[in-house]
Amino acid sequence: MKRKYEGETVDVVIVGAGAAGGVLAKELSEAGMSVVVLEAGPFRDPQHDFASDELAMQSLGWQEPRIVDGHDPLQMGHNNSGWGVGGGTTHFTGVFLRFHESDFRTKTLDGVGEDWPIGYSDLEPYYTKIEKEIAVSGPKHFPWGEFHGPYPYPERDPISPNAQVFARGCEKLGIRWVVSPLAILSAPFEDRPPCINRGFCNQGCMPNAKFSTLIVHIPKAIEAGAEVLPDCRVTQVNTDESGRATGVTFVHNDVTYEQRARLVILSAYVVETPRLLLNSANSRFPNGLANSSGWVGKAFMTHSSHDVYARFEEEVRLYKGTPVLATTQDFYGTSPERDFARGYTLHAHGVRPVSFANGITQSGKNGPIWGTRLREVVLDYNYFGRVTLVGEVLPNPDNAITLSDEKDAFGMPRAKVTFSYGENDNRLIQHATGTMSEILSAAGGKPEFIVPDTAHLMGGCRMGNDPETSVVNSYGQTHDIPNLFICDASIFVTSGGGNPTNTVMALAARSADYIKATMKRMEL
Ligand SMILES: Cc1cc2nc3c(=O)[nH]c(=O)nc-3n(C[C@H](O)[C@H](O)[C@H](O)COP(=O)(O)OP(=O)(O)OC[C@H]3O[C@@H](n4cnc5c(N)ncnc54)[C@H](O)[C@@H]3O)c2cc1C
Repeated sequence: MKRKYEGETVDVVIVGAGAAGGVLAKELSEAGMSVVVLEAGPFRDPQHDFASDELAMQSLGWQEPRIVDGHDPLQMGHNNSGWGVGGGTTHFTGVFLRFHESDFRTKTLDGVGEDWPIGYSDLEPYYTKIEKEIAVSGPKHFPWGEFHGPYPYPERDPISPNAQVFARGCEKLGIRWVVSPLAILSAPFEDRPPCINRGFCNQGCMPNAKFSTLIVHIPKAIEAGAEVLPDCRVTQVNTDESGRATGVTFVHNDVTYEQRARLVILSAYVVETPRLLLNSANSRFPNGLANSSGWVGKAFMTHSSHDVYARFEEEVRLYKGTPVLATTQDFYGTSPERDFARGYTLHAHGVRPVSFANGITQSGKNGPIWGTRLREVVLDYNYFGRVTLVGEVLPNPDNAITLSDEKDAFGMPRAKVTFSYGENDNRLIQHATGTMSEILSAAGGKPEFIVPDTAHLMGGCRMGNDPETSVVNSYGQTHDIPNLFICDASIFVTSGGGNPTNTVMALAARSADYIKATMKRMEL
C-alpha cells in the first residue's frame, strides 16, 4: 500500500472517518497539522456505488457480527452503525437537531441520569458553525429549546403526504409541529444540488443533496493535505513505557502496519471505540486503555424508536419524498403531568417496502405476523401512514459494551452489547406510542401496528470532570493518557430526546479547537 507518511510520526491519527472523524480531519489538517485518517470500510463514490436498492445498500452499515444480550437485545447493523468513509452520515436520515439546555443537566433538574460537564452555551457556537458549513434547511421559527432559527437555508417544500398526515393530526390535537430541520439542501449550495425528493436517503444519496462527511468534510481535509486510508482496520492503540500513546496498529489486505502519531483520536463510534480500548490492554493498562475508572463501555444508550402505523382510506405512499419532513418536540424534557422523567421527539417517518414488511412481522401482540396476514398487509402498503419515536433512554451502567470470547477475522474479540430498558424508559415508550396513535387517529387513520425499534447509539466512554466516574474530559481527552482523545458519540453522558449527530459534530469541532490551541502546550 502506498502511504504518504510511511515510517513517519504524524501529528494526528484519527480512527474512523464518520461524523466526528470527518470534522476533526478537516479542522486539524486545515490548521496545518499532518493528519492520517484510518477507516475500516471503503471510500465510495456516490454516483457509482450508491444504488436505489434497499437490500443492496444494507452494505453501508457495519455488518460484522456483534454478540447481543440483555432483556432488550439490540438489532445491530445498518440501523445503527456506519461503515466506510462518511460513517453513519452516508446513510443517516439527515434530521439535524440541537440538544436543549435541560439535556445537559438531567441530574440537577430531574434527579435522573448524570449532568454533563458542559452546558448548551458551550456548544452553541459549534452548532451554528456546523449548521452553516452544511447549509441545514429548517423552519423560520423553531419553537422548542434554546435555538429558534432561522436556519441557514429555508425549510423543505413541499412536504410529503405522510408529513401532511402528521401535520393534520397534530393540528387537530393542538400539538405544535414544524417542517423538520434537515442536513438536506433546499437550494443549491457549493457544488451540490437541492433535494429532488427521491427518498433514498438511507441508501446513500446519489445526487449529493444530503450532507455526509464523505462529500463535505473529507474532500476538504484531503485538499488541506490529510491522508485518508480506506479499508484499514485499526486493531490496537499502542502506548510506550511512560504510558503515552504512540500510534495505532492496523490491517489492510491482510498486511499489518503501524502508524505512529503524536496524538491519537478514536472516532470509531459507540461499539468499536470501547472495543478498541479494551482490546489494547497491556501490562501497564491491564483493564484496557483509559479505563482506570472502569467506565469504558459502560452506560451506553440508544433511543427508543418505536413506529406506529395506521391505515388510511386514501393513499399515503410512505416511499414518497425525504423520509422525515415533519416533527414535534411538544413532549421533550420532563413534564410534571407525566409519570416518567425526560421526554421525546416525534417524526412523520416514511419507509420503503422491505423495511415496512420487516417491521410489521415484529409487531404482533401474539407472536410474529407472517404468511397470508403479512401478505394482505403488504398489499395495502400504499394506505399506511407512520410516526416514529426518538425517545430518551436513561444511562444505566449495566448497559455495556464488553469483549466476548468469540474472535473475528482480525483475531479481535467480538464486542458483546448488553442492553435492557429501565422502568422509566418503558413508561416513556408507553406514553409516546399512545400519543403517536392519537395523532394518526386524529388525522383519520386507524392505528394497526406498533413496531418496537431503536435508533442511534451514544455513550460508553462518557465525559466528566471526575476521572473516577468518567473516561474523558469535556474535550474528549482521556483522563489517563493525555495524548489519547475520544471524539464520537461514545462520549455522550445522556442521550437527549432528539437525534444526536448535530451534537456529535459540534463536540468534534469543539475538541478540534481545543487540540489546535493546546497541541503545543501538551508537548506532543
Ligand atoms: C439508518 C440511520 C439513520 C440515522 N439517522 C439519523 C438522523 O436522522 N439524525 C441524526 O442526528 N442521526 C442519525 N443517525 C445517527 C448517526 O449516523 C450517528 O449519530 C453518527 O454517524 C455518529 O457519528 P460518529 O462519528 O460517532 O460515528 P460514525 O459516523 O458511525 O463513524 C465511525 C466510523 O468509524 C469506523 N471504524 C469503526 N471501527 C474502526 C476501526 N477499528 N478501524 C478503522 N475504522 C473504524 C466505521 O467504519 C465508521 O465509518 C442515523 C444512523 C443510522 C444508522
